[in-house]
Order: sequence, then C-alpha cells, then structure tokens
Amino acid sequence: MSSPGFSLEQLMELAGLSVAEAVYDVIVVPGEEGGGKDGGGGGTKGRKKRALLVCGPGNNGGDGLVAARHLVHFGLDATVVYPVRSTKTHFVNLVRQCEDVGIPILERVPAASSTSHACADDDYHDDESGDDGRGRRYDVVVDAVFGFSFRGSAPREPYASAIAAMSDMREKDGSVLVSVDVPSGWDVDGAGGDATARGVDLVPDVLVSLTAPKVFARSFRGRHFVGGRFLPPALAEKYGIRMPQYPDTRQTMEVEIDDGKVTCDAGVDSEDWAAQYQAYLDEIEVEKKIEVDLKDVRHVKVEDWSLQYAQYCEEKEREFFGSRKTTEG
Ligand SMILES: NC(=O)C1=CN([C@@H]2O[C@H](COP(=O)(O)OP(=O)(O)OC[C@H]3O[C@@H](n4cnc5c(N)ncnc54)[C@H](OP(=O)(O)O)[C@@H]3O)[C@@H](O)[C@H]2O)[C@H](O)CC1
Repeated sequence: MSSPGFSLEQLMELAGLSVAEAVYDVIVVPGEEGGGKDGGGGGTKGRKKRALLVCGPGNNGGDGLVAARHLVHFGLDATVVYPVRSTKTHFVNLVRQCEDVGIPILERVPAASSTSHACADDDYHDDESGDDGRGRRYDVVVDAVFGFSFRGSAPREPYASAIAAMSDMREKDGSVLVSVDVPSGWDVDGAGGDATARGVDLVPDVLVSLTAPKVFARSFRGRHFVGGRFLPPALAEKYGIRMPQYPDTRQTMEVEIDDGKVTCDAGVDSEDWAAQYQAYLDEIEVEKKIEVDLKDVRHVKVEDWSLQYAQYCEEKEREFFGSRKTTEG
C-alpha cells in the first residue's frame, strides 16, 4: 500500500484534537462552559473546567500533549504531567507549544485533592515533587501514558505510580478518567480484566479509540468515542475500508459496545460501520477460538474490513512506529 503521505506529526495533531473534543464533550455542560475562545475569556459561569493530562514516553503521550493545547484553546485550564520528556524534536516542540499557552508541565501526578492540603488557586507553584501545590480537584484526568505499544506484565516506574495516582484521583476526587486509545497497562489484544489481574488497577470512564477500536474494547464498559478522522477517501475506497461516518465537522463519534453489539447514533453509514466492526470483533473471536455467545448481532456483507484495516495499520505502524508491535508476542 502506498503511503497516504501523512507525517506522524499530522496524525498526532488530529489524534490529539479528537481527544480534546471528546474530553470537552464529556465534561463541559452546554451553557456552563466556564471558558472563552482561545483561552482568552475567563468564563462567566463558574470556574474553568480543569484537565490533567498524564503523558507517557511514546506517541500516546504525544497525543496527550496535543490534546492539552487544544483544551486550552477550547477554554479549559490544562496541566500536563510528563515524567520523562522525549528529546525528539517534535516532542520538544509540543512541550514548548504547551508552555506557550501557559500549561504547567509537572514531573509527577499531584496527589488527589482529598489527600493533600488545599491552597488558593492563585497560590499556584509547581515544585520538584510534581505536586502542583494547590491540592485541587481536576474535573478530568486524561490517561495518555501508554497506547498500543505497551508491553510486558506490568508498567515500569515512573509510570506504575502515575497510573496508580490517576486511579486514586478517580476514586477519591471523582475526576472523570479518559484513556487515549488504550487504557494504560491494558493489553491491546486482551480484556480489561487481564490488566486488573496483573496489578494494573486503572478503569477509565471514557475511552477515545484512535482510527478504530482495538480488540480489548470489546470488554470496555464506559463511554466510548472513536476519533482520528484522517483516512483519505481514495485510500479507503481502494481497500474497501468503510470508516465511520463522522457527523458534520466532528472529529469524534460516540459508539456503544454492549454485550457484543456495536451501535452508534450517526446515520445509516455509521450503522454499517458498526456492523462491520462487529463482524471484525467476531472474526477475531473466531481466530482466537474463544467461544462467545453473541445474541442479536447484525450480520451484514463484510468486505473483510478487519483484514484491510489491519493491513493498513501494520503499514502505518511500520512506517511511523517501527516494527515493535509485530515482533513481540
Ligand atoms: N492510530 C492512530 O490513529 C494514531 C495513533 N497514535 C498514538 O500512538 C500510540 C502508539 O504509540 P507508540 O509510540 O507506538 O507507543 P506507546 O505510546 O503506546 O508506548 C511506547 C512507549 O511505552 C514504553 N513502554 C512499553 N511498555 C512499557 C512498560 N511495561 N513499562 C514502561 N514503559 C513501557 C516504551 O518503552 P520501551 O523501552 O519498552 O520501548 C515506549 O517508550 C497509539 O496508541 C496512539 O495513541 C499516534 O499519535 C498517531 C495516530
């Protein structure tokens, strides 16, 4: 397959924009935005919503850095945690772009507010410990630590602590936890329960799948968005890939996977897509010889969407991310 000509930077920008859009949808109540365009307005109704974005060492972390910047442009108050900064030029630039819009970059996830001292917002300072000193509650915590290249039985430090701290914020502060592409520490081809069994206790409220949901998403039970609207129509047509029909200018589309049934609410094409995705999940189950009881599944003509999509992904991964994913078992 010839390259559609996108650079990693472009894909990451669109992926991060999708994440920001989904986060905004989930936490901002219409009419109570509490923020202005391009971060300029202080908001007229209540305080700005606060987002904490925890970014890992790879491209999943890059998506988080991009999302943070867009959230500020959407009028939210964003803080980034970036424990180990990449020295790659693009990532150095992404950090700089965050700083340029006033986003603090911390090294560690602050303690949940219920377990730390509370300070006035204007007393803000970040210190070496990574605690932002405000003991404040974040409305949303974005898990951009690991995506589909997470490997091994458990996350290594400093990420194990970061993942535990995110769960803590969800439990103690009621922050909405949004995972980017794959909840950190989950096996992309497995099920969420596997992660818990391995000591990773992260259960997000919201998942933003990029380009398409991965296998584990079958067992995900929260709100689920698909984003990453960048597959060129000609390429999709050439390979017969039928992507979701995103509504108007949207970068994301909410879908539902419930008892093996996928649905979405964005028109006929999207229903076709949902059925195809369902068939893709079925096929994977068959390949893995896992017996499942799928009731009420809509079977339609499937043009091997899964294989074509897998082929597309593998090409993109080889091109942009190296062959890490395919060489490990
Ligand atoms: N599909 C799309 O539309 C796009 C997806 N994007 C995002 O990219 C990620 C995948 O990015 P990648 O860089 O390949 O990988 P990750 O970010 O998932 O993680 C790789 C880093 O994680 C380290 N790692 C792996 N396992 C562990 C572990 N057990 N403990 C600690 N650290 C771990 C790994 O380090 P190694 O030393 O092990 O190699 C890497 O540093 C995808 O999910 C999307 O979010 C793109 O933005 C473009 C569009």
